[in-house]
Amino acid sequence: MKRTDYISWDEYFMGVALLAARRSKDPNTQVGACIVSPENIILSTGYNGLPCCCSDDVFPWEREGAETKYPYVVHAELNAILNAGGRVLRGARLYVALFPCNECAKAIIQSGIREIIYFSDKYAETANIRASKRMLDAAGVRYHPLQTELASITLDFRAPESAGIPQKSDADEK
Ligand SMILES: Nc1nc(=O)n([C@H]2C[C@H](O)[C@@H](COP(=O)(O)O)O2)cc1CO
Ligand SMILES: [Zn+2]
Repeated sequence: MKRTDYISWDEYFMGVALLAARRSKDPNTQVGACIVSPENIILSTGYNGLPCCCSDDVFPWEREGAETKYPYVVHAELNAILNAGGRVLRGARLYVALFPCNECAKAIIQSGIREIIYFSDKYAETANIRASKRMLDAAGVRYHPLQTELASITLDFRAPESAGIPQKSDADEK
């Protein structure tokens, strides 16, 4: 009999997006994104970070003050689109930890992504996100929050035998 507690496609791809977010150096908000083809093949991933050759240790990470991170950070969604390296994104789905901003919405629409599955919409009341939704609605790009019964997924980096997890071996079957 097959296992029944396997994760759904949506949980899998959002899991990949959330794992990508763990790469972010942003001290306040870590965002990850995962772009998936209609055949459920991962086309690209990305997270919010500085462009290539701009050092994480030199550029600012502040939210306020004379110098902030905002002019420099590449958003997770844009990084995922740019990381796709020419793959066809028409008809693809985007899994993202935070609802896309207006600038990313433009890139999402123009690249042909047709559906957004998001996790948080914590900036929903800002003009930026309202403009984003207005453009996505006009372009017919669907968006909805992730639907899941799962509260969390744990990744264990210890080998099963050393973590004390009971394993079925061939010998058990005989
Ligand atoms: N959809 C998004 N994707 C992103 O990658 N970001 C990034 C830009 C910043 O690095 C961080 C937001 O910082 P803060 O204002 O919450 O401290 O997340 C932000 C948004 C929000 O629209
Ligand atoms: Zn953005």
